[in-house]
Amino acid sequence: MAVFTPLSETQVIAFLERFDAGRLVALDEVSSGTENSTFFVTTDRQSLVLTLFEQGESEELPFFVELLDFLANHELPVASPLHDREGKALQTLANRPALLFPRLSGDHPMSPTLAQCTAIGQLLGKMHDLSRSFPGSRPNPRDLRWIGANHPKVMAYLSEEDQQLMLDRFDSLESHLGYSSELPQGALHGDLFRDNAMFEGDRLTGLIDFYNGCTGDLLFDLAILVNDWCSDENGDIIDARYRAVLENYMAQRPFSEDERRAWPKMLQLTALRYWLSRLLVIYVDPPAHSLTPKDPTQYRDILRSRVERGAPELPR
Ligand SMILES: Nc1ncnc2c1ncn2[C@@H]1O[C@H](COP(=O)(O)OP(=O)(O)O)[C@@H](O)[C@H]1O
Ligand SMILES: N[C@@H](CCOP(=O)(O)O)C(=O)O
Repeated sequence: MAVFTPLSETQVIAFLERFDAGRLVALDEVSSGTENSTFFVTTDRQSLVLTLFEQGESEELPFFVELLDFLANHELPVASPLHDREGKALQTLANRPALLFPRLSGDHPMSPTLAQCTAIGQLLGKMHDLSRSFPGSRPNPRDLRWIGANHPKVMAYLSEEDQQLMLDRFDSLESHLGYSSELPQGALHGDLFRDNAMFEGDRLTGLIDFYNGCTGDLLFDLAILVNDWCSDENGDIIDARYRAVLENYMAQRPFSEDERRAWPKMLQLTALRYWLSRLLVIYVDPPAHSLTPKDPTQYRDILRSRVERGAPELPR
């Protein structure tokens, strides 16, 4: 179940009149979404995606639109929202905030090839190089402070061994990374998992789902990507993918010495962030809609692997 607010064709025909986007040919509900209501909208001119926001994050939406407009204006392949005849992107439909996007072609790279890892590394490096001059600001909502405030809520649901792992890691990250960062800053995607990228074969058609977008340590974004794209089923690094992502990222945005030192801890921090967010979804704050929750133990294992087996140094 992924459409929480159904729409009729009549509603969508009237909605499309606000844009210069053509006339409705087909309206289909998208079943794979997890948080918002998503529809594929085909007009006589183009393929579009209509998203209705269900989670009450509407005050954040102007930031996401500003970031997507910025990246699209710099010709990065992102699905950035269409603007209506008055120049407005953010709409209201069925009493929900709504955005209309171009539909990117292709599929999510669930088992990425080295060419796909090369392409995503290159694109994130290019995006970060540009996003250092992005003027907007939205502090990272899933940083170490957030982990500190939220990890006590899940302790009761963990085995003794997992409690120890979580507490030890939080303490270690707090003392090594701390709360004020000297690392290069900019705008982040904030959730660049494989299911937020689209490929046709080895060609990257674009990025979607910027709703974790924020500003902060660029390295945080890269570590999220590496943990998802470059880990095997035990949580260990897949070396060839790791090198393909990082070497191509670095060709666009070289690393600072501070980033090189922080890297092993940043991989741990982002693994802990997803272990915790997945636990919170299951035990503390389940969504109103029934969903198949993502497995927290996958990120516990990634964290354990980064602690016990580390990761190769960033390439030079
Ligand atoms: N611009 C787009 N182009 C192509 N497919 C898209 C686009 N936006 C969303 N989708 C598809 O719809 C699915 C659900 O969208 P998403 O915004 O990720 O919803 P949710 O936040 O509810 O998970 C995505 O996994 C993707 O397959
Ligand atoms: N990609 C995430 C889902 C989105 O994370 P959230 O913190 O915004 O809920 C995952 O795989 O857990």
